[in-house]
Amino acid sequence: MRSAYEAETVRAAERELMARLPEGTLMGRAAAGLAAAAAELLTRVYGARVVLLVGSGDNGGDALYAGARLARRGAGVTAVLLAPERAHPGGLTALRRAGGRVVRGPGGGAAEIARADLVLDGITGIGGRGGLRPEAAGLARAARESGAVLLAVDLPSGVDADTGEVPGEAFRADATVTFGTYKPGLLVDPGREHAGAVRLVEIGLDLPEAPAVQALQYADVRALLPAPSAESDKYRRGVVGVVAGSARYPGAAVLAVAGALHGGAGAVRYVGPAAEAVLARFPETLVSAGPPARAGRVQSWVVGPGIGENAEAVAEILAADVPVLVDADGLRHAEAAAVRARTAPTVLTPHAGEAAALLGTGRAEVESARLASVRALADRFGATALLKGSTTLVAGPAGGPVRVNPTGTPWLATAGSGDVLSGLAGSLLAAGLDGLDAASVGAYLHGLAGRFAADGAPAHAFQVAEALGAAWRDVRGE
Ligand SMILES: NC(=O)C1=CN([C@@H]2O[C@H](COP(=O)(O)OP(=O)(O)OC[C@H]3O[C@@H](n4cnc5c(N)ncnc54)[C@H](OP(=O)(O)O)[C@@H]3O)[C@@H](O)[C@H]2O)[C@@H](O)CC1
Ligand SMILES: [K+]
Repeated sequence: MRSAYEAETVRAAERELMARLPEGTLMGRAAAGLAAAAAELLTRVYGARVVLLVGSGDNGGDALYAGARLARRGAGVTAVLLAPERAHPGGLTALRRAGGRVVRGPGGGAAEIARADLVLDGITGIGGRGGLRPEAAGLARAARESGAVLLAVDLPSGVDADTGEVPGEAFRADATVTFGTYKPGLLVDPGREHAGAVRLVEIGLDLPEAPAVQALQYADVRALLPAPSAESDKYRRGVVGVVAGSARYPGAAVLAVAGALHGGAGAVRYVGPAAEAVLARFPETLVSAGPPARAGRVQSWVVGPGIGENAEAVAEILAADVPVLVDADGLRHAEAAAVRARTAPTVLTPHAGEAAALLGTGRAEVESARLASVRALADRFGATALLKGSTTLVAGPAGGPVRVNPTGTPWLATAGSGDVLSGLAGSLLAAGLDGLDAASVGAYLHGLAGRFAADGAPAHAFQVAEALGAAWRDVRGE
């Protein structure tokens, strides 16, 4: 599991550790890791032109000490100081002793930045507040225009460490070296896309059990995947019921069933007006025409994709005492009170627009505050909320760490791909995973399948469903 902690937690762990170590040890560890990463990016350190953008806090101190290390290895290092009187004194002395140059920014340093091979962003780290101030923003722009490799120290300046929000201008890095732990802002968009490739440098922090944000890794997903045993029958593996599609949109039903068939349940029941289209593609589906309550036994329901105005079906499904996943059209008909009243798990899977409607806000507000939005949804509905997007987020009903999906790909932004995810995650619910696990494992497999299906070229939703088998095998290491 990859874990990310908020700035306050990091500071508390830092205080605790610093009390036991000689002064400067932590910054020394940070700077050593940073310099090593910088050297790798440069390939040849001797003779390389390195510029440090140095703010007034310890983030600038890290940059200065790392710059000193690079200068000792023969790099030409120039520090541009945003607040010359407040720049880290120890770091400045170290850099000067190593032969580095210091210029007063933000006016100075333009020529050095333009000719740089590598720029280190030490403007702000976890102490930054709001977007970059105008002087700092000017330097960040100059760095971007220079064509140098851009390396952020701890966090791209201007990105909110705790949320990934980017309230104004921010540094856009090719890579980020972060210290002690990941920060939520490095994993959640729009912060994540400012960070580039992230490398973690351990500095020995002792962190609490529950992080703010976590990302499943292969081994976590492998451990969570349902595996049939010798005595499994279809009910033990789980039966998932799918209420999707309409005369107008039969395709949504086919895609949701395709996802469900790949989710590990023992059987899929389909209820709705698209039975013919579903059977034509998947003869193994158990179809019925009556109301969901008479469809036979299921261990979970998926309701919503392509159902249009069928609010009745949603109300009926929400009244069932099995896990329920509500997606797409179904979300418009899901009353918060009805969802809250349920005792079995509920999973809601909106994209940003649908989440905005559920929260009574705008799409842009959801996109710019994804972490807060997914938490608010889970809280308001007392349910697991999965917010789709470039970094899909999953929040559980009881608070706790939010899961961010690491396998997403822009290729997944294609019509019908969400229908596949709803069937898949619903099937994982039927197989016995709880809401948070079903949604986050579903998102993980779905992202992998999207990558496999696309493989560098556009893929459509049905291909994503078909690639789910390969995603399972990949995760299981087969
Ligand atoms: N914790 C740890 O374990 C370790 C932490 N370490 C390092 O320390 C870093 C945290 O250092 P920190 O606390 O000194 O804060 P930091 O991020 O440098 O920024 C504060 C300064 O920025 C300024 N400023 C604020 N907003 C701004 C804006 N929008 N635009 C422009 N400027 C802005 C603000 O100025 P002021 O508001 O005071 O005028 C203030 O002076 C951490 O990220 C890591 O790199 C490592 O060395 C090892 C272990
Ligand atoms: K930074």
